[in-house]
Amino acid sequence: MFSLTELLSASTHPGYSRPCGFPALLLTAFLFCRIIKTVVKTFKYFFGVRFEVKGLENFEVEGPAIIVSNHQSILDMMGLMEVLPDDCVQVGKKELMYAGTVGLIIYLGGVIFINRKSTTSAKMVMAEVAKTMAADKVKVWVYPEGTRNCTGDLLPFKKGAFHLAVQAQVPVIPVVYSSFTTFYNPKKNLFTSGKIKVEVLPAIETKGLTSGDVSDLTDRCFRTMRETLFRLSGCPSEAKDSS
Ligand SMILES: CCCCCCCC/C=C\CCCCCCCC(=O)SCCNC(=O)CCNC(=O)[C@H](O)C(C)(C)COP(=O)(O)OP(=O)(O)OC[C@H]1O[C@@H](n2cnc3c(N)ncnc32)[C@H](O)[C@@H]1OP(=O)(O)O
Ligand SMILES: CCCCCCCCCCCCCCCC(=O)OC[C@@H](O)COP(=O)(O)O
Repeated sequence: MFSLTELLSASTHPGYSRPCGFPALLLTAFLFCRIIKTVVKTFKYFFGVRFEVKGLENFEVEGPAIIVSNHQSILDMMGLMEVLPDDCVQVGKKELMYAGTVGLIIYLGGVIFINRKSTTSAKMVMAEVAKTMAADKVKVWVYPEGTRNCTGDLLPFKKGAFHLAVQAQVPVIPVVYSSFTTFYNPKKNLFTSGKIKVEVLPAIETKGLTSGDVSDLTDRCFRTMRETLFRLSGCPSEAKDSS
């Protein structure tokens, strides 16, 4: 069985697994993340973006968990760093790894790369993560929409994050960022100053759930997050429609 540390390298070089090295790479990743966090947390002052965070105490679950959140744009990287727990890695698309310096930074930051075009290989990587995340005591951050989406609503969720939670029998913690639509133009990548509300919701337990329950778990999370998104973005009527 791979440790997450090995997996981080295995996902980059298929067939190659690091001889030992635990926990060097994972600890390097956590250290690196702290540096990135410190640097990126200063960006908001230059960009004129403010964050209002609620519910941070919901991250204080004992041990590993899956964190799921909505993904609107590159601005989320700033929002991510506002709340990211210290013992957390993210799932990202493989293409990011090849993005030069940025790729190197996020590789060292411990991102688990998946190939979105191959469900089979993505599932294999995530099944390994499920096996090792408990041993490595890490939280894993997944964007269940699977892509950026700045429409003010959520895309239907992919199920990978929820399979992962059920396989590892760890709780799901939803995090919702209010809509950027009022101050951000994704096509031109332009934004004016604005406030982003962030809410960490209470953990949803998965103990005792099996793969047959994944669809329900996905739906439940989706509905809760959609209601929260509309509430935080100030459109309560739509929230009522969805429930
Ligand atoms: C200006 C500031 C700058 C600051 C800079 C800061 C520095 C930052 C530093 C460091 C931070 C780095 C941050 C990186 C961020 C990266 C973000 C991204 O890249 S987001 C894109 C990638 N993420 C995903 O795609 C999500 C994960 N995706 C999934 O989980 C999918 O489910 C996936 C890929 C596994 C499969 O996707 P499918 O498109 O095939 O769709 P499905 O419906 O989910 O699955 C198909 C069938 O397979 C089953 N299935 C899925 N996963 C399974 C599993 N694990 N086991 C068993 N069955 C599974 C499902 O149940 C479904 O079957 P049935 O329809 O229900 O019958
Ligand atoms: C140590 C010094 C730290 C300096 C920090 C600056 C480093 C810049 C790193 C930028 C990290 C960029 C991460 C990109 C995340 C992102 O937003 O990717 C898009 C995917 O999700 C979804 O892809 P798509 O399907 O194309 O929408």
